[in-house]
Amino acid sequence: MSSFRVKGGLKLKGEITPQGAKNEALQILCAVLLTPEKITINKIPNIRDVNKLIDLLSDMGVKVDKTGPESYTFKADQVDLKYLDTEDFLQKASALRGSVMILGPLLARFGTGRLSKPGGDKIGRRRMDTHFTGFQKLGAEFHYDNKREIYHIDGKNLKGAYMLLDEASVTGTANIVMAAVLAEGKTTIYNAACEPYLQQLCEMLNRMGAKITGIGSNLLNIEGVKSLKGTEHTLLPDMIEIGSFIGLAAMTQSEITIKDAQIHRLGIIPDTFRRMGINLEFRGDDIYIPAQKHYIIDTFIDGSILTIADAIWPGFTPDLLSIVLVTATQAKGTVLVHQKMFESRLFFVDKLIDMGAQIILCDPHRATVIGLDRKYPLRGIRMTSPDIRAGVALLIAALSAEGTSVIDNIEQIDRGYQYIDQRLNALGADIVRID
Ligand SMILES: CC(=O)N[C@H]1[C@@H](OP(=O)(O)OP(=O)(O)OC[C@H]2O[C@@H](n3ccc(=O)[nH]c3=O)[C@H](O)[C@@H]2O)O[C@H](CO)[C@@H](O)[C@@H]1O
Ligand SMILES: C=C(OP(=O)(O)O)C(=O)O
Repeated sequence: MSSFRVKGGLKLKGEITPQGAKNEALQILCAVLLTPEKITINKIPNIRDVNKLIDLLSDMGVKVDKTGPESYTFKADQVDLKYLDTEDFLQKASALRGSVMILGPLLARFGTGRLSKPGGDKIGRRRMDTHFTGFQKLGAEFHYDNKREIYHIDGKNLKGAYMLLDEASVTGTANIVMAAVLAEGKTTIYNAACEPYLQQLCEMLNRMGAKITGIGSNLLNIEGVKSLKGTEHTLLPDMIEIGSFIGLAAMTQSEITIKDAQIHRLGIIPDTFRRMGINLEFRGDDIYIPAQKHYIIDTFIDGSILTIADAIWPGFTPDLLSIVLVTATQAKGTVLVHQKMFESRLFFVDKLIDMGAQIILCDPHRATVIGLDRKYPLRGIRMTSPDIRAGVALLIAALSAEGTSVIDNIEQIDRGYQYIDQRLNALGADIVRID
């Protein structure tokens, strides 16, 4: 288990370029299984989850070539289906959440898929019913081996169908779309998730020859095709990294420019940070955040306490609520952070309270943060990172705190943030990785 030793209280300054989006990468990488032709992907971040998925694809027989610092080609012309029955596969696949999205492509192209319970953050129940109900609607058979905790999905001749998803699951929608593109006839998916990750996936599939309409909405129509061809795809900048850098700049009174942010794809994210009183300036496609001594949390129009809650896209992504929460601790004003989707994602607030933050954890889903307006800086402490986004929230807290902090279990952070210590040190931070 590695740790970060972080010297707090330093102001950072400079430019930072966001990595390619982790959650988009996981979908796009799974889609390479849909064609025997070559697929080139650019802006692939060098992070644990993505690297694990690339290794898994390679173990499955996909030819993988690193063609540039952030570019790879993939050719799935000889997928080894027998490998799916090995313990090695089941173990490696369950090491990350994103691996679940190999099921849709495997089913579509080879009529069969296997998976052990996928990993990912332990942030509450993370059911997969939507994925399997969708596959069943396309005519696949689903079987769960309770003893070995393995999901089996089989179905040779998938047929397009109408489906109203029971929830707008991000990975569930991606999985069903990837199964439906090669099914016979028309599939309609209502209550589809429509995050930029999914828009990107659908656009890539269309370039491969798929026929998907309704991209960016919650109603997708898919006309099945017989086969798909190769393409080239470039990942969007990671919107969660961008939000994390905005929070970091505000907390540490730093002047930071986030380069090439593709602002028009960020949805409600910039305005949500603005409601927390953070000044953001759009300069072309860069986001400039000036050093700010004070930032004052807005209230609702009637003067009542602001609530920031997650919602499915185009609502505010749950993956940035931990960042909002930590950023509020040094703002002036009060905010209620309401994490509606996940049950155990706010449990890191005890660490912030230990550091001196004023937070009331109302229940597992809601925390009220009373901003200190920098009257009392947070204190450096030793803490453990429970999940990827809480990990970065704690890193931001440590960078703003008085004294030195140690953050253990930074493998969680490495899951989703590329060279974060080196990139922040280049802006003037003092983060030491202890292995
Ligand atoms: C690898 C990947 O891409 N992971 C992301 C993906 O996870 P993932 O695809 O696993 O998450 P889902 O979208 O399936 O669901 C997230 C949570 O929200 C709940 N839910 C979802 C939709 C809905 O309409 N109502 C509802 O309550 C689900 O029950 C679940 O608890 O999407 C999540 C939600 O944006 C993000 O936090 C994860 O970072
Ligand atoms: C929860 C997340 O990741 P995963 O779904 O991979 O656990 C996340 O990216 O914030």
